[in-house]
Amino acid sequence: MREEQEFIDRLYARVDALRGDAAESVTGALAPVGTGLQARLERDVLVAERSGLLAALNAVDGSLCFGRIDLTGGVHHHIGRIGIREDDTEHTPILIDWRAPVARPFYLATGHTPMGLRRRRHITTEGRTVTELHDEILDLGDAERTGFEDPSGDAVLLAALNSARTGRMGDIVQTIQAEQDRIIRHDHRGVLVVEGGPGTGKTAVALHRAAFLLYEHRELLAKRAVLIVGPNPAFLSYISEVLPALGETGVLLSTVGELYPGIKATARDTPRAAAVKGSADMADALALALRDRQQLPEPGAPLVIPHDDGDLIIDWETAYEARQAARDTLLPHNLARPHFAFRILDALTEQLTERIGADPYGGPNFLGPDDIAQLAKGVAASSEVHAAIEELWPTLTPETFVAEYLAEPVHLPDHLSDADVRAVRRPVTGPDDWTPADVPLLDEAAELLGYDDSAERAAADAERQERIAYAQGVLDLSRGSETYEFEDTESEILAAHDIVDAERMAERQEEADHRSAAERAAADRTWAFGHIIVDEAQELSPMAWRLLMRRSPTRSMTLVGDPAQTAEEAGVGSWDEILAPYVEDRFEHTRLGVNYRTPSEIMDLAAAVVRAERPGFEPPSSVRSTGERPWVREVTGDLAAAVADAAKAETPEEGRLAVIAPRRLHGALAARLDGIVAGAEPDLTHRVVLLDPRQAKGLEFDSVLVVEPGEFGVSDLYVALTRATQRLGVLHGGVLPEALRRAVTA
Ligand SMILES: Nc1ncnc2c1ncn2[C@@H]1O[C@H](COP(=O)(O)OP(=O)(O)OP(=O)(O)O)[C@@H](O)[C@H]1O
Repeated sequence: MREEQEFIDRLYARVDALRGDAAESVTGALAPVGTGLQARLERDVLVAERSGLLAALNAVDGSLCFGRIDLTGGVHHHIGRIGIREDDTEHTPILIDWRAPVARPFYLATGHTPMGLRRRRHITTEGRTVTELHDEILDLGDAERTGFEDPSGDAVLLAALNSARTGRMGDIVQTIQAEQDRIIRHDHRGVLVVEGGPGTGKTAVALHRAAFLLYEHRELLAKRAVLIVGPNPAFLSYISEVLPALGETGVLLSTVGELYPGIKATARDTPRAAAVKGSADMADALALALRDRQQLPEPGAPLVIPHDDGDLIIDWETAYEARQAARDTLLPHNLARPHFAFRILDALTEQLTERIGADPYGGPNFLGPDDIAQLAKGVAASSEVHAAIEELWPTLTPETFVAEYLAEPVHLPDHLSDADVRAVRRPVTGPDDWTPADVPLLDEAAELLGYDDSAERAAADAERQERIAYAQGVLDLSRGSETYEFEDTESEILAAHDIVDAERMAERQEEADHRSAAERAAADRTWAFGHIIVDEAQELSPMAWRLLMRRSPTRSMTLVGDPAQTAEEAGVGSWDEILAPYVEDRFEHTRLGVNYRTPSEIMDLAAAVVRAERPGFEPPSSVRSTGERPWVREVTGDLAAAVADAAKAETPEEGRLAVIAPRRLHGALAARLDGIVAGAEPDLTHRVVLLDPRQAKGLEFDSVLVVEPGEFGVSDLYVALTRATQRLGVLHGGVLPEALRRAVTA
C-alpha cells in the first residue's frame, strides 16, 4: 500500500507540474505575439496541444491511475486514464494509457492465458489517496503473496456494480471485461454492430470504443470528429460525462432530431405519424411531390406575359421541353432550375426574334446577332417573365417544401394510403412546429432540392487564396531572415518553412480562427464524420438511417442496440434490413451476453414477460444476484397515494429511484410525490424521477417502481423492468399482465 501511495504521489507531482506548464504556456501563447512567423506557428501548435492536454488533465483528475500489471520478467507498468511521461530525456512513461497495446493484458489476461503477466492489480483511490488494492495472481507457480489477493478476481467489478447511482453514467475503464475489450478495440473499419440484452454494457462499450478510436486515429478523427447519436436529450446528458472522464472532449452528442442545423424539433408526433414519416416510402413520396412542383401550363391554356414588344407565350410544349432538358441534367431541383430558366428565356427570345424580324416574303430574318442579344437582354430583364418561371419551377427551401407537403400530403398508390395521409397531415406554421420525425424529411428535401452555394464557395475560395498569398509572404520573409537568424549554426531548430508550405499554413490560420471540428460539424448539414456511433440503433426509422448514412460516406460506424427492446413503430426489425441498402452484408456483428446491471432475481421476472410472447427468448445472464425478490402490489384505493408511500420506502439513502408510469398518470403522480422531477427532459441527478418507459430507455437507477404495467407493450415493459441495479417494485390498480402474475406467484 505504501509503495503504491508513493507512486501515486510521484504521479500527481508530475501531473501538477504538467498542468502548471500547460496552463502557463496556453496563457503565454494566447498573449499577442507580433507577426513573426515562428511565433505564430508555435502559438497555434502550442495552444492546440496544451489546451487539449490541460482539458484532459483536468477531466481525468479523479482516479487517474487504477491498475498495475507485473510481468514475469520483473517489469511492471501502471495503467491509467491517460498516458503520462517523465520529464527526462527519454520521456520515460510513468503511466500507461489504458488504450495502449501494452495495457491490453490488464483486460484480457487469465490464469489460463496469462499473456506474460504474473499479477494484475486493481488500485482504488479516493482523490489522491490509495484506499484499496486487489491482486489477481496469474502465474500460479509464483509463490509470492502480497496480502491483497482477491481469489475470485471480481471484487472490484462487483463493488462498481453495487455502488449507488448518481444519475450520470460513469466510465468502466477499471473493469472492462474481456468480451467488451474485444469490441472496444475491434479493428473493423466499416460498420460494426454491437448487440446485447439490457445492461450488457452496450452503451459503455460504445463510449469506450469512441475513446479508443480517438486514441488510435487521433489525427483523422480530430479533423472529422466523432458523432454519438442517442435516443433523447435526457439520455445524452446521462452519458455526457463518460468521455470527458476519459480525457476526450471533441465529440458531438446529438439526437437525430438535432441533426438539421437551424431547426429545433420540439413538437411531438403521434406514434402513427412518426411511423409513417419514418418509412422508406417517404423518400419516394417527397421525390414525387417535388416533381409535381415542376409544372406545365394546361395544354391550350398557355401563360401569356405582356411585354413591350408584344405578348410572350409559354405554352405546354415550350415548358415541357424546358422541363425535360432541366430534368435530364439529373441535378437537384434548385440547381436544375437555371437550365429550365435558360431554355424558357431562349424560347421567348426566339418568339420575339421571329415576330419582329420575320421577312414577310419568306427571306432570312432581318435581325443580326446584336439585335437578338438586345432582345434576349430585354426578356431576361422582365420581372413578369421571372414570375412565370418561378410559377412553373419555383425556388424552394427544404423548410417551405416539407411544410407545404405536410399541409397537403398526397395519397400515392403503393406509397401512402389515405390513412397514412391523414396521420401525417399537419400544418407547420412556425419553427416550433417541427417534430424529430420531420428532421430526416428536411434532410431528404435538402438533398432533393440541392443548395446553390456557388457564390459562397467562390467567396470562401477567394478568402483562402488571400490567406495563402499572405502565408507565402510570411514564409518568404522567414526564408529571407534565415541566413541572418540561423547562419553558421548546426541548429536543429526547425524553421517554419521546413515543416509547412503556404497552403498548410493558411489552413492553420483557418483552424486557429475557427471552432473545434465537433462544433463546426454541428453547424454543417453536409459534414462527413470520421466515425458515427448510434446507441439504441434499433429505434431509428429508415428515413433516419438515410440521414445518418449521408453523414458517414465512409460507413465507419458502430451501431449498438437490442432488437428485443424496440419500442418505436418506425424502428427497423433486423440489422440486415437496416444495413442492406448501404453496405449489403459487409458488416461485422458482435454480441454481448452478460448483464452487469440487473440482478438475476429481477432479470428472471423481466425475461418471463418477453417469453410469454416469444417462447424461445434467451435473456443475457446476470453477473450477480442480490437475494432480493422484486415485489408486486395490487392497489384497490388511491394509486397515487400508494405510489407515494412506496417511493418513500424505496428511495435509497444514497442513489436514485425512478417511478416508471404511463404518461397519462404523470400529472396525478407528480402532484403526490414530494420532490419528484418529471417532464420531457427531467434532471436525472435528482433523487426521485418520474418517467415513461420510452424516457427510461438506456438509463438505470438503484430502485425502480413500475406503475400500471398492464398499460405497457411488451418491449416497453421489458425496458421498464430492467432499469434497476438493486430493487424493483410493481404497483397496479388495473390488470396485471398474466406473465408477471405467474412469475411472482411461482
Ligand atoms: N465492465 C464493466 N465494469 C463495470 N460496470 C459495467 C461494466 N460493463 C457494464 N457496466 C455497467 O453496467 C450498466 C449497464 O451498462 P450499459 O448501460 O452500457 O448497458 P446497455 O447494454 O447499454 O443497457 P440497455 O440496453 O439496457 O440500455 C452500467 O452501469 C455500466 O456502467
